[in-house]
Amino acid sequence: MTNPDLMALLQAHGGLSAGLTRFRNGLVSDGWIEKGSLFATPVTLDRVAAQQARAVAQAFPDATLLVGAPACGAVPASAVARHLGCRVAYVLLQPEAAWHRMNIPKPPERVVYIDDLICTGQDACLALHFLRQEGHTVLGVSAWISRAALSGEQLVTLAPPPFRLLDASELGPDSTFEFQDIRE
Ligand SMILES: O=C(O)c1cc(=O)[nH]c(=O)n1[C@@H]1O[C@H](COP(=O)(O)O)[C@@H](O)[C@H]1O
Repeated sequence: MTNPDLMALLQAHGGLSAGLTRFRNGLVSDGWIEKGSLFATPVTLDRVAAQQARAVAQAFPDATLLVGAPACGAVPASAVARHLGCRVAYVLLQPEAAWHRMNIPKPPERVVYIDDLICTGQDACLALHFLRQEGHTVLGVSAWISRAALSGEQLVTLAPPPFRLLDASELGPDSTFEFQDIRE
């Protein structure tokens, strides 16, 4: 079966909403992605996982462990690991970074951190810091799309962000938000 790429799937499943958007974290954008449009149907999500698995295999052929953070990173991490036949572990980020007890990997593993959508990059940075503190080698990060650059890290994405963040100077006094309180 052919694997339609991420953007085509988001488009086909109504996951791309153009329009002035205020995120829950205060950032403003000219649109937003509803990833739930893909998460809701595991068969569809798996097509993205196949694409992400190919990207991980190409960029990080020596990876021994994939890591994702609940809630939204753990699902793709597991799906990608299934395609690659490798192991997976989950890092909890709240109230502080820690392994989920299901798998506490013994260092040193060569780890790729897996995510869906990275916005500010705060969670990814927390997770990478934890992984290094735990004695693992972080090879890099694989995400569907990232709005943040994650400086100093090898970040591999499936597509560039379809919407851009706007700064205050780009908003007029009468700007009206089409979407409010959004968490991608
Ligand atoms: O995992 C989450 O809690 C989560 C829920 C949600 O509704 N939206 C969402 O983006 N996330 C996660 O939050 C992280 C992105 O937030 P930043 O830390 O701002 O980059 C990613 O790990 C997402 O998977």
